[in-house]
Amino acid sequence: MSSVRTILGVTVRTPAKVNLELRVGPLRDHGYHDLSTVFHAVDLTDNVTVSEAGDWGCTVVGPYADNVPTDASNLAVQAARMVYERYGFTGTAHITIDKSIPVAGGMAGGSADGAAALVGVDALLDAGLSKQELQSLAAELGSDVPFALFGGTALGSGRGEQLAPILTQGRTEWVFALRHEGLSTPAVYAECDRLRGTAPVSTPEPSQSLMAALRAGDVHGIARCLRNDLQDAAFSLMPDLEQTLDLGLDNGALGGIVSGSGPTVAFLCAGRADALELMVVLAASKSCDEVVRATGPAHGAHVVHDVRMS
Ligand SMILES: C[C@@](CO)(OP(=O)(O)O)[C@H](O)COP(=O)(O)OP(=O)(O)OC[C@H]1O[C@@H](n2ccc(N)nc2=O)[C@H](O)[C@@H]1O
Ligand SMILES: Nc1ncnc2c1ncn2[C@@H]1O[C@H](COP(=O)(O)OP(=O)(O)O)[C@@H](O)[C@H]1O
Repeated sequence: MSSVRTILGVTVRTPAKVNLELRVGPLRDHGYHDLSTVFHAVDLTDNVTVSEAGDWGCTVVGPYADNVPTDASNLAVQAARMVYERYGFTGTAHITIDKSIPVAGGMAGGSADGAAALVGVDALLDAGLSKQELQSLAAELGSDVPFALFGGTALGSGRGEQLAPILTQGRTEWVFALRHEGLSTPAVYAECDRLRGTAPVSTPEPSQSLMAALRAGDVHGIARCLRNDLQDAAFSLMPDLEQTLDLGLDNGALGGIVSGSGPTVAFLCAGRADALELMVVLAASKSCDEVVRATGPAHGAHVVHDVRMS
């Protein structure tokens, strides 16, 4: 009888995010700023496959593969190793990332892959980790990682890792104006501090108008409430972004905002037709390197294939 070695692999789909609101409070002694943020997951996704392997390894494929590290600094590798080590599993795994989330764009693609690897390893090893255990490992990996597990729309506080779900109705239509050159998250926070100087910074609180608009599915209301306290810092480091934002607002977007620490500029549109028209204008303008469309809210990291490869 021929014996065929079966390799187990689990594929997890994981979403990008846009911060509908990002209020940045004071810098604390631990090096992070207090935040009040409304995370919104969109269906621009990476697929992360975790497979049994003889050694640790990572392969990245897809449109944005070039800018992603494949060594131990990759957040998905860190996440996978963390589960093996913390829970005493022997063995090693190979991570394959099919990357469709822009890199260093303020859309938390690395965090999304970290969350996906946690879910993938949990399934592969049949580890049975609770939601709380996964959330706690995620928070150790990075401030944005817990939200990628959560998905949907959620209020983030602390450094962004403490989450509460927000009730929403309806769907959102987005156009994202991308840049090939990324912005470093720590550099943007540091620029925000520099611009603020010594002025006192108040404790950040969520906007009740945004909560009401989300509850009602009022896309015009959501558009009016978009706010990002890191936007001026992103403009300061990459001044062209302001023109990209103005161009979108002049061409049919209901609202626009720099996504997280940038440099992606996110435009909220009334519907699909408006989104497609805006994509054409932005692509023709050369005020960005690439334009993509997505809708929200999207699911958090979840298993899409339980693959058996022989
Ligand atoms: C700005 C945001 C908005 O959602 O997203 P991105 O634009 O990066 O996607 C996040 O706050 C990014 O979260 P994340 O990318 O997970 O950051 P971490 O790895 O935890 O921290 C990287 C660095 O960012 C700064 N940082 C991060 C979070 C926070 N609340 N205050 C901070 O000052 C710190 O300098 C920290 O060393
Ligand atoms: N799996 C990953 N995917 C993308 N970037 C990663 C990954 N793991 C580590 N990184 C590093 O994280 C940095 C930030 O990437 P990313 O999470 O895409 O952006 P942002 O922090 O702007 O949301 C990248 O420049 C890269 O060096």
